[in-house]
Amino acid sequence: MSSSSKVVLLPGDGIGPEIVAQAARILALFPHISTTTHLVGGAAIDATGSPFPDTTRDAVSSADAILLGAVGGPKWEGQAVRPEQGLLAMRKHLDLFANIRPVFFPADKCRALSPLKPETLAGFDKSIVVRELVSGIYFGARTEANYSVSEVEAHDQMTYKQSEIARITHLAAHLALASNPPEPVTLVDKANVLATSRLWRKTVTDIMAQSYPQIPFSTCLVDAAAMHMIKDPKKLNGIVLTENLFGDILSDEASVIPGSLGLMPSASLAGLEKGKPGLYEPIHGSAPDIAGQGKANPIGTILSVAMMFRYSLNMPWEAELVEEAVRAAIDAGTVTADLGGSATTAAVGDLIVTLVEAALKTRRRPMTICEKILTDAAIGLQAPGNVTPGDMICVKVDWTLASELTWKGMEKTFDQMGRPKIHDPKRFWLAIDHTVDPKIMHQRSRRR
Ligand SMILES: NC(=O)C1=CN([C@@H]2O[C@H](COP(=O)(O)OP(=O)(O)OC[C@H]3O[C@@H](n4cnc5c(N)ncnc54)[C@H](O)[C@@H]3O)[C@@H](O)[C@H]2O)C=CC1
Ligand SMILES: CC(C)CC(=O)C(=O)O
Repeated sequence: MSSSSKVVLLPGDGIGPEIVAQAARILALFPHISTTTHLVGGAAIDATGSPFPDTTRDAVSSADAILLGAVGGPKWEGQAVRPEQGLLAMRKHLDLFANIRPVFFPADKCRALSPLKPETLAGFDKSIVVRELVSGIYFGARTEANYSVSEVEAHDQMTYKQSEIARITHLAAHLALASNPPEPVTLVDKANVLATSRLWRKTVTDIMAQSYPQIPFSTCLVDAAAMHMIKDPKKLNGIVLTENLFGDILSDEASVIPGSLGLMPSASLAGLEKGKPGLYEPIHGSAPDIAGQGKANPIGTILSVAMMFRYSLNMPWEAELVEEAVRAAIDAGTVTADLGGSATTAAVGDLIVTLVEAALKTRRRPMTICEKILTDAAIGLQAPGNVTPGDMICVKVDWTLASELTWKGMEKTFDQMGRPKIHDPKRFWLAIDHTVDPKIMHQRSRRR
């Protein structure tokens, strides 16, 4: 868990503000997380004329994570500037090439809420749709229809570069390797028709064979995948790797499995390494048909916060608490109308927030191995048996280890402390040249 985290909230349009309000209450339980709210989509067009104004661009660029509701609605249809362009522009600006959309049962009760028969669901565990998000037909050249000619036509171009396919393949493989044994990876394409799909097929197949032979890998045409998703979803257990448009459609279809589009979270990342802002949003749209009525299911947005905790904020334990609270709320029958309940958006939020708050008060975050070692060596801890990030503690020193990299910092500290003696010179170990770049290791100067 980092010492402080900046989260940008983008409620957007339709039900967006209602569902983000509930998810923001979860974030507010953590004092080290600060939030600011900005405009995107139709709300931003109304206020500024742009669906992705500069102030929002600046805020998301310097955030640790972003939570979005949804954009779009009938109010802006037919206009030259559309709310959806704001979301596309933000994804491109932050290079959020990997959209991770897990399909699972947030509570066992969802198996009974699913319109699919129990025998169809048998064996289905979890699919993770890994959708390429910043290329393909959503970002290709486009010609709008010109209705003044006799044969009206429009055109959307789908282009993929091999490097774009390669980077998301590696990310999908890393997600597969997070499980032991690794999750199977299924590439979904339309290689029997589309040139871009044939490039996907060759690139992904080569990478999987050369770099990840330990991961079970198969391919499936998108039309067949759409059928398996409903008829025999266990065929898509594991990672479903696919391009932008297919991923958008298949993941909405997959929401039928747990029983509602309103349950489905997502993370959009610019890679799995930390340091670049991630965007978290439910997979559904702005649901204008139920906006403003307190009927929207906030769970997809709240589970997106759990994904944020895992992927961007280094808070895996807190993510589990949120997921447990969601499970308990569904098991208690506190659900919105899309899941057959009568609870309002706020009532679902109330229960989940109360459960997370109670868990934070009564349960202790498990310590990392480093924290356990420090706790063991600590003298006079304020909370005996526990250290948390940010604590200043005194420790019994057993061995002092230093290297040319840490020495500079230590020297500064020693200066501030008035150059104390090393407490036991016999138990002091200084490694010099401990990091040598393999590229220069052969050099004579390095071998002194
Ligand atoms: N990421 C985004 O911001 C997205 C925006 N959109 C935009 O949203 C607008 C509406 O699109 P639609 O096709 O109607 O798709 P939609 O996903 O907004 O709604 C489809 C159906 O699911 C229901 N639904 C969606 N979310 C729900 C929730 N949390 N709780 C309960 N029911 C929920 C809606 O009431 C509707 O019946 C369009 O302008 C579209 O472009 C669509 C998809 C994604
Ligand atoms: C509204 C679009 C910009 C995107 C979309 O449909 C989605 O990502 O779910």
